[in-house]
Amino acid sequence: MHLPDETAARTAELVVRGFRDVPDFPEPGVVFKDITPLLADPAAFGAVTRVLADLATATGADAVAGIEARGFMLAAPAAERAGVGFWPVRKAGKLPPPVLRRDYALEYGSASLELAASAVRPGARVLVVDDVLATGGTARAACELLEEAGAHVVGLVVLLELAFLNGRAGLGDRAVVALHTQD
Ligand SMILES: O=P(O)(O)OC[C@H]1O[C@H](OP(=O)(O)OP(=O)(O)O)[C@H](O)[C@@H]1O
Ligand SMILES: Nc1ncnc2[nH]cnc12
Repeated sequence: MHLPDETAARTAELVVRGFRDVPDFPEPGVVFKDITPLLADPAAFGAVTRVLADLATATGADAVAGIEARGFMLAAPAAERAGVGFWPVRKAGKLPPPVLRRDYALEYGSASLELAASAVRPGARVLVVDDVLATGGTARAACELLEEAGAHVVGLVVLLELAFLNGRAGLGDRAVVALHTQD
């Protein structure tokens, strides 16, 4: 899974311009990467979701999964543009039973994700989308849930990877594309 060079350069620039750094949020020492400027810019938002949709098509994905909450904002329009289904991976306590659940740690705390196994067609190919890959705890939990439900994760796409937190290390040999990487 990769992007053509020209597309990669163009979308990386949109990500650089579209994220805002917020020091010491949500806790001291964390530089929070705020995606709201990109979402508020229709040209940038449209271009990025087009790239995500093209990756879904190129990987032969039957569905795009988004991780609540910021992942939903990217994955749902990408799925619609690609003409495939959207599968929500939700924070715990939101979905009615039966659900599959994973507890995980992220850069600033710990949480739990849940998936309605009935939404997943066993054997289906799914592309996972989120805004930020930091420690990778969130993305790994989402991939593991989808795989437990019987899906084949064709890859993970994030807009921004914080490479110094080494999130890829916990993702095994799953394909990962970051539209922009910060070292
Ligand atoms: O790589 P990690 O260290 O696991 O962190 C990445 C995750 O953290 C953020 O979500 P957050 O839990 O803050 O939730 P939100 O999308 O509801 O804001 C972000 O949207 C990713 O899902
Ligand atoms: N620094 C960060 N900014 C935004 N989202 C995050 N998720 C984990 N770390 C993050």
